[in-house]
Amino acid sequence: MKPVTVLTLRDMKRAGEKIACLTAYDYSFASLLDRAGVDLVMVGDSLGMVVQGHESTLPVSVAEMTYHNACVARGVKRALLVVDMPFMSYQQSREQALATAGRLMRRGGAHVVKLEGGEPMAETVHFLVERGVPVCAHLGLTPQSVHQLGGYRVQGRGEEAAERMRREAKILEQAGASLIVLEAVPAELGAAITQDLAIPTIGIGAGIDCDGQVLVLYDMLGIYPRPTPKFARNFMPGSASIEDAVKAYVAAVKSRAFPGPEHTFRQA
Ligand SMILES: Nc1nc(=O)c2c([nH]1)NC[C@@H]1CN(c3ccc(C(=O)N[C@@H](CCC(=O)O)C(=O)O)cc3)CN21
Ligand SMILES: CC(C)C(=O)C(=O)O
Ligand SMILES: [Mg+2]
Repeated sequence: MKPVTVLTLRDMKRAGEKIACLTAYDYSFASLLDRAGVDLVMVGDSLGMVVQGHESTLPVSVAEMTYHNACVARGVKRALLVVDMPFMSYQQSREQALATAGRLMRRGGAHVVKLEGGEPMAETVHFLVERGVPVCAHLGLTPQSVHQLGGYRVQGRGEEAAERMRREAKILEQAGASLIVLEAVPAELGAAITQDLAIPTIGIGAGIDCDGQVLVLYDMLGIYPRPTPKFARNFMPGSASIEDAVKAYVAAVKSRAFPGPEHTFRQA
């Protein structure tokens, strides 16, 4: 049972093996995901919505992310552990980002920190990477900007927006990002960015051609009480247990059975 690293994921991309990711927020689920073969466990700031019941991810604090990350870290033996830096814990300056990343890695046990944003974040990505902090970037629908985006909407539709996102993805890779999450973008754009980059892309509503897929755990278990995005699939029907559902998700990602056309946005 070799632990997954950022280099493993790069090799998986090169070999065409799909990367299966899910979010987790506590020890028991993290342990179950790790056993079920999930490659990458993400402690998402989505916890503000699915664990805390807020209307957005904005209220989540660094202390809360550190606490949940530490709980998850005790359950993860094999998977790569990625943590979200929450709203306004990294945007102020590269020094602020480094301090937040240090806390999440030292006290939370994260392997990689994730931040939202394109070209304006490239300098911060470079600053962290040069100081030994692996970074996952996040483009497309960036939920911390929900009030600027005017809601949870598909991003990168139209040639101009698509070209801009391709350019930003390349800039983030050049800045040293190890991974990039693409959220709610047309499948054509997810495919183009995946081809453009040597680092793996992890899609959530970004089409079948991304190097990996991620879902919010409670969406794929069908227990989030609010409406879920179109790209989410509930894996509980037909599964005998939660562990079975997670195994079915991993198998569906690896075999390219998920996402299907019904979970996919198109350019036109
Ligand atoms: N439970 C949960 N699951 C998530 O995936 C998730 C959260 N919460 N909270 C933070 C964001 C918000 N998410 C969302 C929500 C909706 C769409 C979405 O695509 N909504 C419409 C399309 C709207 C439009 O483009 O006009 C849809 O068809 O589903 C996408 C991402 C993803 N993230
Ligand atoms: C789903 C992933 C990409 C995320 O950012 C979150 O859960 O907060
Ligand atoms: Mg997030």
